[in-house]
Amino acid sequence: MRTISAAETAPATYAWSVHAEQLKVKAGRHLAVDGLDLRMQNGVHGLLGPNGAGKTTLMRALATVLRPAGGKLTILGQDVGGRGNLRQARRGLGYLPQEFGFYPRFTVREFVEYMAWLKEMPKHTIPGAAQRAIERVGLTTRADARMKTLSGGMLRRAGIAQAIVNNPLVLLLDEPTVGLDPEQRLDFRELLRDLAVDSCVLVSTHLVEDVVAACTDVLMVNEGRLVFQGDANTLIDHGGPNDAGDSPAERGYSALLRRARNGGVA
Ligand SMILES: Nc1ncnc2c1ncn2[C@@H]1O[C@H](COP(=O)(O)OP(=O)(O)OP(=O)(O)O)[C@@H](O)[C@H]1O
Repeated sequence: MRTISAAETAPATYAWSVHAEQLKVKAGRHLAVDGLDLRMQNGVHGLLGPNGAGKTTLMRALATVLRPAGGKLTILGQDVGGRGNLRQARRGLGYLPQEFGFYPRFTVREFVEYMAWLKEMPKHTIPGAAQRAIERVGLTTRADARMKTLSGGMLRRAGIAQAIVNNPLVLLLDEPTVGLDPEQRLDFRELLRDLAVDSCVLVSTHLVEDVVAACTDVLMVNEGRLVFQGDANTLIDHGGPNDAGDSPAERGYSALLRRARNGGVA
């Protein structure tokens, strides 16, 4: 059973878990997110887009790692680009970056507990919360193994465990399935569905099939803008027999990308 986090005891007075209006975010000097509008509630949202589209930059802004350069960004009711309470928003956030740092000599349990402590979880709740997070990602038998002894896929799962340890209301996962074997990818889809019952989950990936299988909502970005938001069937409906791809969803993705690159013309 899911425990209640501190963020959840605060009254929810917002319509959207994530609300971006004309959001602009810089990556270095480059305006990588350039006038993006987005609204998300609970559910699994799959974030697609070509290399360099701005997915990681968007994730970093939603995780409050990067401050917006323009527009408005509200997370869990807090205006994180302006005068909102950043700490309160962060308590309700979970984030798996594409690359994450860790002390190689830490065990998985120590790593997850340390991240829980950084998230300012009450001390007495940390061991139990870490244990549950480790179980949910299927790492129970490796809980006391050192991080440096894990395979790439196991490391990714440890990263997911730290992201979910505080039962976040908004969970941001940047390419979480990289390195997972097929069985783990199926288990991960189950976990996503489970998490999304009472949280807003955003998953970036290049695997269009994962999005179709696991996501209730598909988002597509190109050149820093949202060019599509809809369900998987709508994505598929955009594809035609002449579009590139090995599956209906990949053909839908190709068609939408072509349309975006042509300035909205199919
Ligand atoms: N530190 C930086 N300095 C300058 N430009 C950057 C920096 N980081 C990213 N960019 C540029 O910003 C744009 C968006 O990058 P971002 O990493 O957000 O894309 P992405 O959609 O996540 O790509 P990928 O699918 O390859 O991970 C790209 O054109 C990239 O070259």
